[in-house]
Amino acid sequence: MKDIIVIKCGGSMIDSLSDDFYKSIKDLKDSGLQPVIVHGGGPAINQMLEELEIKSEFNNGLRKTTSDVMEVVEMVLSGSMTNTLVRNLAKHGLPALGMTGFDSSLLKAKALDFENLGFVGEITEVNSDFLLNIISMGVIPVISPLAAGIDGAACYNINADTAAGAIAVALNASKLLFVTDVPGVLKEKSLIENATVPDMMKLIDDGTITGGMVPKVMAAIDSLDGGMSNVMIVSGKNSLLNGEKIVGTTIYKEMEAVY
Ligand SMILES: Nc1ncnc2c1ncn2[C@@H]1O[C@H](COP(=O)(O)OP(=O)(O)O)[C@@H](O)[C@H]1O
Ligand SMILES: CC(=O)N[C@@H](CCC(=O)OP(=O)(O)O)C(=O)O
Repeated sequence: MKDIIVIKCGGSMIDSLSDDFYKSIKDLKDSGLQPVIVHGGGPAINQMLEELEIKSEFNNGLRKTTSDVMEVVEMVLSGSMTNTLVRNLAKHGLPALGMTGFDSSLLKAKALDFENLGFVGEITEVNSDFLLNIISMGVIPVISPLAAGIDGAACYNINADTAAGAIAVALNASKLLFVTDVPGVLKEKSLIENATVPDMMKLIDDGTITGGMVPKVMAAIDSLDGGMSNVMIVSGKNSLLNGEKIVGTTIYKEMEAVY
């Protein structure tokens, strides 16, 4: 099996991912990496909830998911978000297959904290064999962050950064990229190219890293704990590549790995 690259596309970018972004996925695939895509959809879920006048609140970056909210989350994540990516990948010569995390029990989960967060799941298992079979056909899996409940719940809502991290670790991926609407982690508007976990924790503590960047960095740290050697946060506005190098912020566990 070729080296796997897990690419998480944030909801902030799905509709505006550039042609150059898709071309760079083709270049990465042609260079021998096998892409797996996990996507979010936070902004589209917010918009649909607003239109339906369903209240939604976040708790430490996680959406409190009542059963009414879950219906909308499921509809948005497994619908237009996945379809947009699959269609655009096909347009760039990349065959892709959209699936929810509960298809074929790809992701299994239990409630993280039902009292405070409702149907937000904590992943308990990733069906790697299923994904590896799809990958072996040369097809790119495009996965929405929903999971099958192991505790009687039909479906759980998983933060997409967390889902991507768990999938990358389970597949023993060689790369994990979080694609978002900024060039990486910024400090005073400058890109931080390399950083360690303690550097990142300091930037969260001093308020440099806030909002949606916090769950992304925390998912990156969990993936490093799970065995990834480095994790990147990158922009989807341009090509992922500058020459053969992926551009963005690379987070390493240890200082020695940076130098
Ligand atoms: N230090 C930082 N560097 C870069 N972006 C940051 C930082 N702190 C907070 N952010 C915010 O994080 C956002 C990305 O997170 P989010 O909107 O959740 O994206 P996505 O939908 O791609 O997961 C950026 O658009 C930016 O507003
Ligand atoms: C539990 C939880 O918060 N789930 C997220 C799933 C989508 C997501 O994570 O989308 P982004 O990557 O665009 O933020 C949500 O309901 O918004």
